[in-house]
Amino acid sequence: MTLEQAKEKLAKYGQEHVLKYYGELTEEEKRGILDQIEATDMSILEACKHKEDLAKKGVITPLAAMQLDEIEANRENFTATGIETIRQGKVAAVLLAGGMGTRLGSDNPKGMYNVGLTHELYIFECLINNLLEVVHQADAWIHLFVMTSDKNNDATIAFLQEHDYFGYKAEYVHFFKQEMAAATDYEGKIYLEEKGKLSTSPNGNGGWFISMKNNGMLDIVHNEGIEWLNVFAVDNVLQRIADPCFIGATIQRGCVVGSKVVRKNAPDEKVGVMCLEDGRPSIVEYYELTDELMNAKDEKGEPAYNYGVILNYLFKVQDLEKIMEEKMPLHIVEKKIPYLDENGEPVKPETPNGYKFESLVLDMIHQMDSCLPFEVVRRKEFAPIKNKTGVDSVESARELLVENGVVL
Ligand SMILES: CC(=O)N[C@H]1[C@@H](OP(=O)(O)O)O[C@H](CO)[C@@H](O)[C@@H]1O
Repeated sequence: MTLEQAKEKLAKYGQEHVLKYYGELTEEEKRGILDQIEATDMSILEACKHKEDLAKKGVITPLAAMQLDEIEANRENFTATGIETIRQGKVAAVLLAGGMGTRLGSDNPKGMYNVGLTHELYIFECLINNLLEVVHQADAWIHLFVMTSDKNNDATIAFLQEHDYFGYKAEYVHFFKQEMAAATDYEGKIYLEEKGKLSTSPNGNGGWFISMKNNGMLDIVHNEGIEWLNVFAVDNVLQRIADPCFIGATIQRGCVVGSKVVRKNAPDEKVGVMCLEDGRPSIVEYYELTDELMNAKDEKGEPAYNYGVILNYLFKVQDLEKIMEEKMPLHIVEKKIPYLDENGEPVKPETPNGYKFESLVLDMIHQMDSCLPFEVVRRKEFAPIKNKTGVDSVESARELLVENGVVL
């Protein structure tokens, strides 16, 4: 993009200020900021002007999950279907790993965090070990797509190569980067992180499929005949990936999405809840859950919205392709964003000072015609590492890993 074109785009969105220091930049920095301006979707910035409308939901009603007793009664049958589907090469896994270990006190990609005590055991390693169990069970390799971001792509690739992909077959591992979105102040003006750099952050986990497309991953999906994608988060070290029973249950129920869920352990647990919205499957994220929904009871007196998602979804590729062109809802999140003050000095704020714009994978569920919430045993499959200590932490995950026979 030329300087003229950049100015034109910026003027359209009232963002001319980001070129304030352009005259002081080196040729390389000039190229860098023009590229960034070209790549940034600025139309989304308008969203903060009508912020109140964004989180509006339709009519929410409960959605029953397939519960443990039903799953147990059909385990063999579901598993056989799942194994068969994996053997036919129709299932791949997608690891969402664009994030950093910042909250764990690390500057590395989150997956590089070592949870071991007497030996090294990295988050990536735990996940690959879990997937390898299915590879051995099915006696077939499963393609693993790894989504990184600008912030951690090179480090992630180097780390996994150095460790020989923890025993995974290199030809079956594919990396792609998620897109970045600009961060703004409360007036919707993009912050500068440096004189020649807009402040950006990964655009949320909802962009994963578009990013796969933009990075040529769908060619692999099509050439290999992959029909199902199991998307999962980097932070849950216990989850089963490409779980044959889950795959079989989703297929046998004729659903185009499966979503692993746990029974919530408290009404205010920080997990998205499965529900119907205007009669279609949907998820209300925890920070948008109203008190009314949180405390609603069913006719048996049980919590009506009792199933929380663990961020492990199985999507049918064909249906993902149908919704690809549809606009995803935007979520505006208040964050602490490092920026340059009026004098061009860098500031690291202590309190939130602006917005980041994200689309969320859970909104894709509502775009789909059917979804099977599939219950899993919390202590066997849900050990998310969000913090260093306390709830959902390195400490709590270690306890659960040991309980499940993993040597730390
Ligand atoms: C946008 C998104 O996918 N949010 C997920 C994700 O939330 P966090 O904010 O990363 O804790 O993980 C939760 C499970 O650990 C899940 O319940 C929730 O819905």
